[in-house]
Amino acid sequence: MSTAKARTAHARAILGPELHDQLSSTRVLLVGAGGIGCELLKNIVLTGFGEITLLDLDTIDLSNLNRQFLFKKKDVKQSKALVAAQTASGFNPNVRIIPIHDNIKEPQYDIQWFQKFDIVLNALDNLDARRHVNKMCMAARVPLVESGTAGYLGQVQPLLMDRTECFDCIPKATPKTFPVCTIRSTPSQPIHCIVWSKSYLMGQLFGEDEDAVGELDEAEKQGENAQEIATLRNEAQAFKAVRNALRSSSSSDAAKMVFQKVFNADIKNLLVMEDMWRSRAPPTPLDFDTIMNDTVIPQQNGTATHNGTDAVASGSRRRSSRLAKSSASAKPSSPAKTPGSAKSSASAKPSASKKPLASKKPSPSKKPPVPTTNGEVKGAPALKDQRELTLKDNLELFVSSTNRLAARLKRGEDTISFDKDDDDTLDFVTASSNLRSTAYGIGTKTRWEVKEMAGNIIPAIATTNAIVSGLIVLQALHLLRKTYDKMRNVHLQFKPAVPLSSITLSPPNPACGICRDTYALLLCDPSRAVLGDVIKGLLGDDKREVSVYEDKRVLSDPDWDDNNERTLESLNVTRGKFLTIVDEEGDRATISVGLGVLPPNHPADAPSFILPSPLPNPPKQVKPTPPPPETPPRNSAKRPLPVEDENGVIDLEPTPMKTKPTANATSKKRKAEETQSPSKKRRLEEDGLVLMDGLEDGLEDDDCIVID
Ligand SMILES: Nc1ncnc2c1ncn2[C@@H]1O[C@H](COP(=O)(O)OP(=O)(O)OP(=O)(O)O)[C@@H](O)[C@H]1O
Ligand SMILES: [Zn+2]
Repeated sequence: MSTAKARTAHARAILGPELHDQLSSTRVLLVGAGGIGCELLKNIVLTGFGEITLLDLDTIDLSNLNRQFLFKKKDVKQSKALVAAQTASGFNPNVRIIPIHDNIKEPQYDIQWFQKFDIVLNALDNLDARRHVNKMCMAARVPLVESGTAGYLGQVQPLLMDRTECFDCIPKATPKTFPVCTIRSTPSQPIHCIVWSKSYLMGQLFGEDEDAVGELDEAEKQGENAQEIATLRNEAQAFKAVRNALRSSSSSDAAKMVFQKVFNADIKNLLVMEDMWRSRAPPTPLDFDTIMNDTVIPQQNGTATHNGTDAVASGSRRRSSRLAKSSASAKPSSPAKTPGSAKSSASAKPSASKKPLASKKPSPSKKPPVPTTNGEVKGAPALKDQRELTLKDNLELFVSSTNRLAARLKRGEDTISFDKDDDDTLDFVTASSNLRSTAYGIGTKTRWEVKEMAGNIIPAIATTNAIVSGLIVLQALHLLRKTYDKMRNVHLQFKPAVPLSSITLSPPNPACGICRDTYALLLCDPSRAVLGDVIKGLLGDDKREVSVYEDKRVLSDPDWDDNNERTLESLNVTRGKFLTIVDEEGDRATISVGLGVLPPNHPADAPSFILPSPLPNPPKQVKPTPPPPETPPRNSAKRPLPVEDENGVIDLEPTPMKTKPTANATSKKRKAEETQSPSKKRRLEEDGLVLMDGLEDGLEDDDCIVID
């Protein structure tokens, strides 16, 4: 058998010649060339897909190499799409892979662009991009296979407009947010300090020059303590001086200045508000020189107290006595003897209830290392990153990382934000969150733990990606064959006896704001097309009252037509965006009009837009009936036990539906959202004030997979 025949013999035998031949001309878009993307690209090339467009916005990172096997060390910093395409092209000489190094959300990837593909495969890692691709596929009516992995868990879901649920039919678990005051003034857990450091402090020092008052305005509106908000406002204003110091070439003491501001002055300001500390332990301001000179003693719970009355504000003195009382009943652990601790205890003369701060001292909650017979220290961390840091270690790390980041600013970097793979930012977040934790009497974390928590890291497991990628191909084949009844929503679960479960697909959720819209394509020149004309044209003879939106922005409604004479471009409604036309009475479904470009041969003096033909004709909406009882939890004990089929695959019931508000209510809700600044909401979602629920929560849930 020739090499070419041998290469395809198995795939051809399994798929049958008809489907196998079809694959060679099937145009597939693969979005994402990361963990799943690399596996999937290999699979589709070897299955026989012949025309693959591979798109990814990222470059290769060293940390990708353990599982993204299409990349080698020499490829680090190169485009993922380009390198993956190059490597995978070698697996089959008949494949044509078109790599695109770009963000899928760019406007040129509009409805017309998506319509070029027979199928889209998602291998993404974030909700925002997934939702975007879902909407584009619904609008373009292109089948999509959505997928995700989280540790040992995975999910694959085939999606097809009008036939199955779309990605947005079922609301996704909302990320957990922390109240701004918990982050900014009353943290009680290490994660609060980590979020403060990566999302607030880093932004204030190294990010864009914005005064972080928006959040405070919002917090005040929501009834937070006005005096506390006023103090936080002053604190934000005072960042200007340290920001300048970090950027001025003469300031060698900038790190100390930052330290004194955030860990001393700001904390002292908060302590003035005695009311705040009546029911909670007040923080202790830290003093730079005292820590550097090793004259700091920790409280029983790990809180640092300065040995010297002037360094401690009155609030923390009250707390010290309270803590000393409670520690009297606790069994004291013997401090580790190190040169550092000997020095500090000698100079600090701590009282009996206080221990000197020992360098390399394990945190009170952790057992000290135990030497084993072969001389190894059992429980001692093998890696530098897993070492407990003392207060002085943290201060030194804070100074060095602040200096490194300041040097980068001086070398011309405009802004620096947290990136778990950027050592300077990780060091800074580790040190500053630990310093804050110490000031607030919270346990500290190792660099390793901070990386995991700040980076929202769930370990990526190559085998999970490989299994999920195989399942994606199977579901894609069902879509291409149009064997829709065989399609399944498949879950990879942490049950060794039954690793896979499959759910029969649900029809679209009638309340879905994405796949129940009536989509249309408007080819236009936004610099000439005028909003009022476009809407009139799209509605034709239909004279009903409508409101018009772009995303969450209201552009017009029945009582407000100020924008009707304006061009779409002046309203920032351009290629790739959608005009949403909502029926005021809620009688008709919403029309979503995607903007595309006029054909190249469209004469310059011809009309500025080409209407879709036929015009969109949204179906009548069924008025909602009263909402059914709440959907029971997926892992409810009352649910009948699933039964395995002959392949060991479990068939679960389709996901229950949720009801939707009327279009009128939707419209009102959108208007309400509009008034509360959508960009602010988005910013909150994008920055670290928004975190996913604890990893364990996601991983223990049997049927529900957290895809991100
Ligand atoms: N909007 C987008 N446009 C194009 N590609 C995207 C977009 N959002 C995410 N991606 C890509 O999706 C891929 C997801 O892969 P994966 O989950 O393995 O992430 P990773 O960044 O490679 O790994 P890690 O996050 O663990 O470092 C990444 O390569 C990422 O660049
Ligand atoms: Zn939907």
